[in-house]
Amino acid sequence: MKHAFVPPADLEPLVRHPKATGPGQHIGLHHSTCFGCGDDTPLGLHLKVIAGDDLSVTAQMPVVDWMQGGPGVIHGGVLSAAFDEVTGTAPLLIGAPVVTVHLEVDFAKPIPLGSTLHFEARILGKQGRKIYLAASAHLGDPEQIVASAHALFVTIDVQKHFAEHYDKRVIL
Ligand SMILES: CCCCCCCCCC(=O)SCCNC(=O)CCNC(=O)[C@H](O)C(C)(C)COP(=O)(O)OP(=O)(O)OC[C@H]1O[C@@H](n2cnc3c(N)ncnc32)[C@H](O)[C@@H]1OP(=O)(O)O
Repeated sequence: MKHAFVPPADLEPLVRHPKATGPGQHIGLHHSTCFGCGDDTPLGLHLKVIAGDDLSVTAQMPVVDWMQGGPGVIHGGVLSAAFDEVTGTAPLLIGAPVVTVHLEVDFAKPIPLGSTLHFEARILGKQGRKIYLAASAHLGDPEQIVASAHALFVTIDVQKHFAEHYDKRVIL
């Protein structure tokens, strides 16, 4: 797998927050109409991100017909959105709400409709407010990676960050 993104070598190590979601447990929705994780969005990804026992998370996503890009295979933007959600949820394990500032996806193999993607993402470390993550996806055989990603998130004050837009939120 080729990567253009090179995380800094001098990242600060991190530990799980004492109140982080326990291993094997679903990390709760960030809100119910989020395109990535919300239960109430008719065309959302409906991802359920599961905490690992360290600084990692996993998730599964059936590749359904509306996700089609090139005939018979997933659209790259849908796959990128899934990586965004899975990597963006992981920093909650260290108690850090974040937003994406950079996401890079390596598309290694075509991903057929009807398959199920298995995602794994892990926190690599931080530098100030910047949190670096790596992620990968396979279709059932962990030795056969079909896509991978690197992401950079920045911690935010949630209330301040969304204050200007909160009144325009959609409730379905
Ligand atoms: C909350 C629970 C989350 C659950 C899962 C969610 C998954 C989905 C996540 C998303 O899709 S979020 C939506 C897409 N992202 C955004 O809308 C973010 C838009 N960007 C911003 O609002 C601002 O850029 C941001 C608040 C993130 C940062 O602005 P600030 O003024 O607070 O900070 P600053 O610009 O100084 O950046 C902080 C650090 O990040 C670095 N940085 C910012 N953007 C960067 C970039 N694009 N690439 C590399 N580094 C970047 C910046 O250089 C700096 O590094 P240093 O501290 O070392 O100086």
